[in-house]
Amino acid sequence: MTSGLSIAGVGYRYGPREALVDIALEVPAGRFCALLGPNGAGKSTLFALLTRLFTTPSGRIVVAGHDLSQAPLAALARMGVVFQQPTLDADLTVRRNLLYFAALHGIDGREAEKRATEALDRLGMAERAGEKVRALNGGHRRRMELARALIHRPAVLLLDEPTVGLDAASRAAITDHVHTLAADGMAVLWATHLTDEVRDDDDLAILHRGRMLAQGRAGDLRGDQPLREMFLKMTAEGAA
Ligand SMILES: Nc1ncnc2c1ncn2[C@@H]1O[C@H](COP(=O)(O)OP(=O)(O)OP(=O)(O)O)[C@@H](O)[C@H]1O
Repeated sequence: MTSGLSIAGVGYRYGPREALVDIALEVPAGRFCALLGPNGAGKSTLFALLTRLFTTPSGRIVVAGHDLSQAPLAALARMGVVFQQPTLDADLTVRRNLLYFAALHGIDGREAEKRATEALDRLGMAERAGEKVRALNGGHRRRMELARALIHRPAVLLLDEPTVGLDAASRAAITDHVHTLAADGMAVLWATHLTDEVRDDDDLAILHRGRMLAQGRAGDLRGDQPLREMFLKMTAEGAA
């Protein structure tokens, strides 16, 4: 039983096309795990399985001790997700969006107000609480997506390419913040195709054409070569 995320023997196919084959991954509480894969590796399919958009015909997914197929509500209640696509209502204010998502998790009244204020403070967004999401720049919208995903205090945080379209400063702010969340005890799975988002101390899982090619501490896996070089070699056409 783990308080983080545990994936074992998970597979998925779209008709005859195998999108994921026998995937196993452990993300313990307090760890940041980068799921690195080129386009088409299967990252989005894995996220669809983790969030129960799809159900897996094989294998087991456990979120904070809850089996996703046997106890989906308990498992999903312990999970926060930052999707690739925006999930905020652009016509509502920043604060109203957070209160709305809190209500979806059964949190309302003073507790919801408190959590929204906390989330906005933590992400440096307090003075924007009354603005409509439509008025925010891309970096602030991403921070809001993150605040939304954290409102119910999940044990496991999933992020699907959360820095797409952001400038360097916004990318760094989000990446740093999520590392802090992991250091504070959350289990984080961060899907990306960008090697420069991975730190040596992170756990790293490399996914390519639906298979796990390598797993371990990022610094150990790359050895003396830059991660980018190793990743490109490993996932080059014809490789593996
Ligand atoms: N609805 C679908 N029908 C058939 N094949 C699909 C479908 N969705 C994805 N695939 C295929 O499954 C494989 C994995 O796709 P997936 O979208 O999970 O990869 P990804 O790593 O998220 O890539 P990207 O970064 O481009 O989103 C790819 O070969 C893709 O073409």
